[in-house]
Amino acid sequence: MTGSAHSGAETSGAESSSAPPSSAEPSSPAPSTDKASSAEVAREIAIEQAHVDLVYAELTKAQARAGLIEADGLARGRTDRTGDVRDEELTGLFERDALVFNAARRRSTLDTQYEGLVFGRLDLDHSLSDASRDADRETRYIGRLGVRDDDYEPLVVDWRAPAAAAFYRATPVEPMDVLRRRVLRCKGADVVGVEDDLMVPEAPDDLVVVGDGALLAALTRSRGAQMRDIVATIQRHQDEAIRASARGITEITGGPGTGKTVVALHRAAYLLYSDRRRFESGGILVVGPSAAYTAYIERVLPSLGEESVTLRSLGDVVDGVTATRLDTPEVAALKGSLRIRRLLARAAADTPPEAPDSFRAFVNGKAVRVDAPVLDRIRAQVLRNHQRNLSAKAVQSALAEAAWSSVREGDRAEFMDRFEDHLEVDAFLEAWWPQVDPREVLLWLADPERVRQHGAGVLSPQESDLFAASMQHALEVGSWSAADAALVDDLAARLGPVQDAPAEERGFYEIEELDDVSQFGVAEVPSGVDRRATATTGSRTAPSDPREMLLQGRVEAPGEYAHVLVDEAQDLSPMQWRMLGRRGRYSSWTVVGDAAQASWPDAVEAGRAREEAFGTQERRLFHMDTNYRNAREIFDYAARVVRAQVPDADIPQAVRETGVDPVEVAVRGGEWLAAATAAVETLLEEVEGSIAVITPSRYAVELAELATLSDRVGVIDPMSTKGLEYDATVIVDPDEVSAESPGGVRVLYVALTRAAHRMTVLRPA
Ligand SMILES: Nc1ncnc2c1ncn2[C@@H]1O[C@H](COP(=O)(O)OP(=O)(O)OP(=O)(O)O)[C@@H](O)[C@H]1O
Repeated sequence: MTGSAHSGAETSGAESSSAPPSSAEPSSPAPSTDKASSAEVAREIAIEQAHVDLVYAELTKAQARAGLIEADGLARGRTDRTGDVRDEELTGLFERDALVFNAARRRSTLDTQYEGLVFGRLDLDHSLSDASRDADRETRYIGRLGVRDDDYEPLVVDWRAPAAAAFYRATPVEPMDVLRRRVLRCKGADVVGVEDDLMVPEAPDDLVVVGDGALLAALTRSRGAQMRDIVATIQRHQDEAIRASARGITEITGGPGTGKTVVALHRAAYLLYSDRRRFESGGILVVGPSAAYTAYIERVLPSLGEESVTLRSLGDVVDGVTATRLDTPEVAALKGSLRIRRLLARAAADTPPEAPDSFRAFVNGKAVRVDAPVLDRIRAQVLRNHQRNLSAKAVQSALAEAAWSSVREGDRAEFMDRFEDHLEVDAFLEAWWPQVDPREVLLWLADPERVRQHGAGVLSPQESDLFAASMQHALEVGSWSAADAALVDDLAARLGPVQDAPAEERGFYEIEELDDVSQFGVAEVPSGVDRRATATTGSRTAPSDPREMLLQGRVEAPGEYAHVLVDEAQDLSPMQWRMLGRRGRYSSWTVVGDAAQASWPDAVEAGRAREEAFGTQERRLFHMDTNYRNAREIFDYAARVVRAQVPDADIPQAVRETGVDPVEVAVRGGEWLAAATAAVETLLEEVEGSIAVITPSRYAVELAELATLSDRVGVIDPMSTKGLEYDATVIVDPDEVSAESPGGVRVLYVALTRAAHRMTVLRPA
């Protein structure tokens, strides 16, 4: 039978897998055929196996050739990032060899880690689009990589090639010459099943049609710890977003579970394929909300044969800052809003704690004195024209001028010469105007006095104290919060890059003596400790002092990318938009989000910062309206909750039914642990994959032990579930989930839309 009829407990509601799921697409007539017998299925599998064997045989030959090529030293084209060969760099190879060479090198990774190198087949009849022609049949296989045989005939077409487009775009209404679309299910090199969709009302006699539809099969299976690619079942409307122009801003919007993330990731793979030179050398940056999210999606691009994408969570975008925690919503809101820039600007222009407030010395026999007001003036003047870390020379001359003004006796030139070489001047500048690491400046703001002073007119006294307390907390625990990364980035842009101290010139005799002391069994030890150098480059062993932990690594100037892909964009604070904007000044963007799931309270301010990051580039919008994740029963429940408070929420249509409604449990007497344990135990019986207990912070400690029930169970806070999904969830005290977050019901909506198959909701009785 065709994919339009499904058997089993789970059924497809709104659409058949043979029809494109978008409601924008016309619904298709359901072609009817007889169900294939098991003998026919076995025969079809054997046919496909024969082709897959051919592909693997070609790859084995190619692998041998690749070995020879490498032995010949022809692998000059290896890129250091992926170890792969760039096609265009392999001038000594025929294109076929280059393609196959790549394929051979990637094959082992793809085979061992992912499903099916070859996953699709199209049976085409080119006379369909041209009635004047006789039947003109072609069989085309689609896979993760392109492979050709010795005669340069394609054995497999890369899923991103134009010749593969019909695999994703053909519908019974617009068949694009496709008679039958077949998805091959493989385990390594073995074909274990096939699923067909017929694009014409009647299958020609020689085409057997098998299976219940690949899409439903994919949606019904249980969820593991990581997202899978959807390369075999991309739907037409998704394909349009994936293959959209690489230029400008591509926005992908849609409600929960509509495939926005997975589509965006396939788009990244497509961009690399369509313009490898531009996107591999320029780089693609993929940014998501949390480290849990990046861990969840990190396999998708490698499974598509692409390794050269930079994947970062928002707290991890700035080199030298690795955020491991979230601030309270109140503090995060403060740190994310643009007014914090005034505080940072003032802090960046300040002197370090314990810097001297006046300069005194004897220069050229004269007592020189520069007092605080003059020093302040110098500071302001220099910073008007220079970034602080690049202004050592300017500040030194300004100080020399001020010193001369305080003396005005004798020869000016001689005074200036002496001043420049004066050891006390060096020592003073080292203390008063050192190179400053942006992270250190942020840590200066652990001092409540300093924050109140710089925050005057910008932050209320309470807000100032809250900010200072959060920096004190960082100093106590030795870790940054996600919101801190954008602040460090802002400060780095103000201060300029930290300059390395010039290497000390060594005298001739020293070089003779010191070079290669190791031959005498002596390890060379630096004679003086450069405080900044140790702070920024980090020590070899992991530091245990919290301050050193915060200052590990080095804050580099932001890398610029050819393409920036932002997921869960509705949650970015204005400061985070600015942080990404610095990395995407010359890039095109793919931006993915759903306003109804927003946890950032000020959408207007974030919108402005986002517009600034994008500039005036052309825009295109793709809207996804089919929910592939949640069973309809679960999504209906979630939709009711969000609609009550967000009437304009973008509500998609769920395509799958389980016949099982979410279970509501009234918890008496605060027995949350007992109730959650019972719920998890039931769900462990009901689903095969992952289960999340999503709890507000109030019960987090009490419920943590649930994770010991099974390695399939995790306990997680609502915010951290952004972008993730599970087979089943237990939602603890939904009203408290809304109450504890400034995102309110929107964050609850996120929590309620994480489960694919089962959901239990615990409420106080
Ligand atoms: N064409 C498809 N074939 C198979 N599975 C699909 C397809 N499209 C989406 N899915 C699955 O649907 C689920 C939801 O996708 P995804 O996480 O990308 O949605 P999302 O719109 O980003 O969700 P949210 O906004 O809730 O985070 C995933 O398991 C994904 O693999």
